[in-house]
Amino acid sequence: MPTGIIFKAISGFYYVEAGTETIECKARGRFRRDNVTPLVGDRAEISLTGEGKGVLEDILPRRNAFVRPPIANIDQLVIIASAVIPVTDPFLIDRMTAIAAQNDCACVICVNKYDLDRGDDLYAIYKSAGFTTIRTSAETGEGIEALADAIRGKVSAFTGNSGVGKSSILNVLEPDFNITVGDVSQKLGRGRHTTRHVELYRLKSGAVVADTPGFSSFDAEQMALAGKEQLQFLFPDFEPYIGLCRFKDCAHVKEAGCAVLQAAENGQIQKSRHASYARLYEQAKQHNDWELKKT
Ligand SMILES: Nc1nc2c(ncn2[C@@H]2O[C@H](COP(=O)(O)OP(=O)(O)OP(=O)(O)O)[C@@H](O)[C@H]2O)c(=O)[nH]1
Ligand SMILES: [Zn+2]
Repeated sequence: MPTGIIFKAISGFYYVEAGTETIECKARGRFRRDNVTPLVGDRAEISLTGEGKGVLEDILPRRNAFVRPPIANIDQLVIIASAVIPVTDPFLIDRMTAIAAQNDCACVICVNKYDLDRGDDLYAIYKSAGFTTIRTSAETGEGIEALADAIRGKVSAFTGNSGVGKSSILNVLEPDFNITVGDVSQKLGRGRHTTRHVELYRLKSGAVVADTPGFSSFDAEQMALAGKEQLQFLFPDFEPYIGLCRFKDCAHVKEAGCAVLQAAENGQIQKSRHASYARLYEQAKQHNDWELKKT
C-alpha cells in the first residue's frame, strides 16, 4: 500500500504527497469511530481509487502531535529571535525550547537582523547551551545559506515573536514562497480570517516548512508544560549536572548544594537559561497547587 505525508487538510479532504504525486484523499469512516483525527504532517497509508484520488487507510505512529496548531511529526522548531526592534526576551525562547523538548522536537535558534545588531548575547547563550544557533539577515542574505542547510531534509515550523522577520526570512529562503503563502493564508495565515488551516510546503531545496498560525507568535502560552519535576529534563544544558545535587529531590531553584545552581554561577550553564527554568518551575508549581486545591 502506498504511504505518503498529509500536506494539507481542508473540509474533510486530505492532500497526501506520495512520491511525486499529490493524492486527494477522504478518510475511512472508522477514523471518526475510533476518534482519530488525521493531522497535517501525518504519515498515512493510502489506497488509490484513480484519477489522483484515494482513501486514507491508516495513520502511522507519530513522533509528536500538537493541538494548537494541529500538526504532527515536526522535526524541529526554527525559533527566530532578534536583538533589535523587537528585542526578543530569552524567556520566550526558553519556553519554546522546553515545549519542543517535551515533544521530541529539535530546535534551531536563528538570531535575525544581523545587519542591525550582531546579537552577540543571544547568540552566545544558545550556542553555549548546545543548540544549533545561526545568525541571519533577511536584508543582506547573510547566514541564510546556513539556515537553508539546517532545514534541508527536515520538517520545520518557524516561530518567533512578531516583527522578528519570519516572513522576510521565508521569502529569502524561497522567493516563490511569498506567492504561495500569500494566496492561501495571507502572510503565513495569522488567522485573521476563517481559513485557519495548517499546511506544509516543500521548498525547492528539499526542506519542508509548516505554515503554522499557532506557532507564528509565542502564543504558545496555552501549550501546557510538564509537571515541575519533569521540567529539568527539558533543559538539555542541565543534563550533565542532574543527579549531582546534595538532595535527591532537588528543585534546582535555590537549594543548598545544588549542582545546577553551581553550574549557573560558574557560567557552565547560562544564567538566563537558569532564570527561565526557575520562572517556569514557579509557574508549574502554582499550577500544581491549583490542581490540588480543585480536587
Ligand atoms: N534590517 C533588517 N530588517 C529586517 C530583517 N528581517 C526582517 N526585517 C524587517 O522587520 C520587519 C518585520 O519583518 P516580518 O518578516 O514581517 O516579521 P514577522 O516575524 O513575519 O512578523 P509578524 O508577521 O508580525 O509575525 C519588516 O519591516 C522587515 O523588513 C533583517 O534581517 N534586517
Ligand atoms: Zn539541584
